[in-house]
Amino acid sequence: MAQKRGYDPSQLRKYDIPLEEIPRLHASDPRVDELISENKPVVITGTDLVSSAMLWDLEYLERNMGNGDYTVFLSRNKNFKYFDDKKISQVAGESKAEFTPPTRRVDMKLPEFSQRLKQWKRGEERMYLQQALNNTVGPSIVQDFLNFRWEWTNAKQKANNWGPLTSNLLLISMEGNVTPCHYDEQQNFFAEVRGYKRCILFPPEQFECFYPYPVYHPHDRQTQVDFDRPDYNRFPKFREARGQEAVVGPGDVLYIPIYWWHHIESIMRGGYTISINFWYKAGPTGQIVYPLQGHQKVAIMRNVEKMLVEALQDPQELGPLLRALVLGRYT
Ligand SMILES: CC1(C)c2ccccc2-c2ccc(C[C@@H](CC(=O)O)C(=O)C(=O)O)cc21
Ligand SMILES: [Zn+2]
Repeated sequence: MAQKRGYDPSQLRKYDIPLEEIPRLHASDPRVDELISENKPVVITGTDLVSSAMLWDLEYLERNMGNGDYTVFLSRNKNFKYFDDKKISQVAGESKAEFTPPTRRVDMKLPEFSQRLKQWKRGEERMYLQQALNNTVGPSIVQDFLNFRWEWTNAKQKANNWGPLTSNLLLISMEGNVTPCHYDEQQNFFAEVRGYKRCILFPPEQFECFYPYPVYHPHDRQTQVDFDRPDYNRFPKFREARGQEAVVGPGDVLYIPIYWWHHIESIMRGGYTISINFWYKAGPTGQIVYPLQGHQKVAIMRNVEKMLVEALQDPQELGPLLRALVLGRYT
């Protein structure tokens, strides 16, 4: 029944993708460590990782987040597609004009964000607050942050030989917002504080199903496929995508392994959501073992693209050269 889950399936968007369930295990279950060590996703319950933040809601944050400016992304539709504005200059000549960022970034005080969220009307720009948790966010928030269960996540970081924690993002999303499918080059403990987020993950081995933008493109690491209206003529292998799904709620931690594709949506009619992610750099490569794993081939392809763009200078020459290299020779 819906009460047990806290949401109703009608609050999840419909996609033409076969989905299986991501395992949901208690922190004390030894299979949790097995899955993390195998770079496989798992929803971990009962970690208390961010229990000190469970009292966070907009009112509490307004009172305690100080008067600082926070990064808010605005979008004319439900999608919040990451883009790297440092790469806009690299988009080849004429298409620079073509690249119109789908979202724009503004600085906003928290009371204003809270006000605009409460008064939001259909048709208005959607908002997504994304702010690195640091010492500018006010003393009691810093206290809550210091009271995260660091020994739990530090132990996982150590046991799996991950690199250093690079950042914790505080994420406050409006209901219905979608972060389109992309991968990150970091290990991620994704902690849900308030509301429900539906996450669809795909392993790096399915790289060929997602046709990511070129590495030099502002949308590097994002799929070109529109999940709502997939263009199967341009992206035929998208039909072969097979997803793993989890809906995370307050207190849940989803392990999103490095290089795994993930689509994340704040469920519709579920109110605003609050999440905190813990991004860790990859650990040292260590001994290379053959056959190579999917994520290692993704890293190799990224390096080849970067080297070729550097060598050719004009990204438009990259396609013809790669086709000359492969067609009729390696096909
Ligand atoms: C969409 C948004 C706000 C954004 C805009 C511009 C640049 C970066 C980002 C960015 C980065 C991370 C997230 C959190 C999460 C997705 C989610 O929870 O929605 C996720 O993908 C992860 O934790 O890896 C969300 C965003
Ligand atoms: Zn991500």
